[in-house]
Amino acid sequence: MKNVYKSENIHRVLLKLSGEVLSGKKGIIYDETVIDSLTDAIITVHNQNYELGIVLGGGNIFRGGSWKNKNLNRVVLDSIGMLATIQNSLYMAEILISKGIDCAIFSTLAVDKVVDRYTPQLASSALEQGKVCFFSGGTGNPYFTTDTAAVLRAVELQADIVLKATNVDGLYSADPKKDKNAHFISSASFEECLQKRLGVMDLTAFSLAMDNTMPIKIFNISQPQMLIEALTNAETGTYIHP
Ligand SMILES: Nc1ncnc2c1ncn2[C@@H]1O[C@H](COP(=O)(O)OP(=O)(O)OP(=O)(O)O)[C@@H](O)[C@H]1O
Ligand SMILES: O=c1ccn([C@@H]2O[C@H](COP(=O)(O)O)[C@@H](O)[C@H]2O)c(=O)[nH]1
Repeated sequence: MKNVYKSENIHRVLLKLSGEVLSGKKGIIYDETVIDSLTDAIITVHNQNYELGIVLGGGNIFRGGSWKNKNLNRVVLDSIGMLATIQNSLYMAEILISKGIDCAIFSTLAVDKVVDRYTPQLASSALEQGKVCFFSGGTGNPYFTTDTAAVLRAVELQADIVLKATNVDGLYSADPKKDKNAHFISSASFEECLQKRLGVMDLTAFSLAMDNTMPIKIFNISQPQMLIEALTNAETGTYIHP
């Protein structure tokens, strides 16, 4: 059944981590304690032989679309946001490398002295070699988000699932931070999410996933050990299916 999460079918995983997760509760760019636990959680997944690609957001450094000064050029602001995702990927990969994990960092934007340019062929081969791969620079285009970049990379690299790590337990009937009557939804179809405009992910990301039958699992990363839990336990988080 396509609407039931089956962990045994999962091998190649695309993890989307919001940039803000890296800040922890301190509101600084990088909370070392949080990043230490997050990288340990990533290593646990890696050690269980999953192929792991990671798209990091940039919200701990800069978000173009919500920048307060609307007189500035959105395209430039979005470039700053995309560059922020490269910085986050470099930092997270460096911590993983210091813990003995082989990583590859790719970027959709040319920053050639710093990271390799993304191509699906290079990325797929690095995943097959067991490297933890970071896909930075978002989609490489303004007016998009890293949620959409995560789904795009997952589709292109034929991942089995997008795991979206966030700060709520999964999908709710309304934003749980704004509506105290919002109830948790354990599984939903893409159509339902789009029709009801459920805002845990942007609609572009949802529709790209729907058009390409790419399932998504949304889960809470406030406790980093939930990462392996979300992968292996059907009951954890929300499964969004075709
Ligand atoms: N129906 C909904 N179910 C669950 N969360 C929702 C819903 N609608 C809105 N949200 C909000 O979506 C947020 C999760 O999205 P996400 O983790 O992408 O945050 P973000 O601030 O957009 O980060 P980033 O853009 O860096 O990925 C939650 O904090 C929650 O408040
Ligand atoms: O494809 C993309 C992805 C991101 N951006 C810009 O980067 C920031 C940070 O990404 P988040 O997904 O919000 O964490 C985003 O606000 C955009 O300004 C982009 O332009 N294109």
